Amino acid sequence: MEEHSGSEARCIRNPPPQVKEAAENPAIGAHTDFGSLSFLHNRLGGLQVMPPGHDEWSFVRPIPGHAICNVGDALALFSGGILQSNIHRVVPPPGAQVEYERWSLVFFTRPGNSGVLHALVDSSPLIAEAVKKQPDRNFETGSTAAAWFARRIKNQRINNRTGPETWAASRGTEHTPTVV
Ligand SMILES: O=C(O)CCC(=O)C(=O)O
Ligand SMILES: [Fe+2]
Repeated sequence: MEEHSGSEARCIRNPPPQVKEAAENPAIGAHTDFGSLSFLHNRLGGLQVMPPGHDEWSFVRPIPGHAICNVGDALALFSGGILQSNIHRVVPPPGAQVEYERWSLVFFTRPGNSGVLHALVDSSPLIAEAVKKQPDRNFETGSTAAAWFARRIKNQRINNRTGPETWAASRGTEHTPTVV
């Protein structure tokens, strides 16, 4: 714990949709998280994931007393793509839950600001092997965590998101072979 990082805790409140048609609209558009691991604490449903290789959304059911853990893009990079960051979004809660306000408490862990994001090939033969097998992907971002997060946050702005499938506009790790 020697330096600052972009780690943050966030408390998110989504009021129930005002009109019925809004029930399909995402409250948080499709994206991958930027950091290492995210820990989500939800009481109501509404979180959906699209796992790699799938083209449909699935609800993630909150389990009382448990957190939902997302792998973020920095961890995907560190691991040479062995761990994948998942695309997810938040829609109004399903069924009768739609009547209620949805609260979510999230803790995002992120690497220290000055660290340069790259695959940890010198720390793990498994990661070195994985990187070798993906010559078309760039795991050497040349970017510090601080610069990387600044760019990702800028790209996440609502103006860049014209629909639920425009998650690519936020430049997550999976929409293109290069991650930089
Ligand atoms: O509210 C949730 O369940 C997820 C929120 C989320 O994905 C985020 O803030 O990055
Ligand atoms: Fe997220």
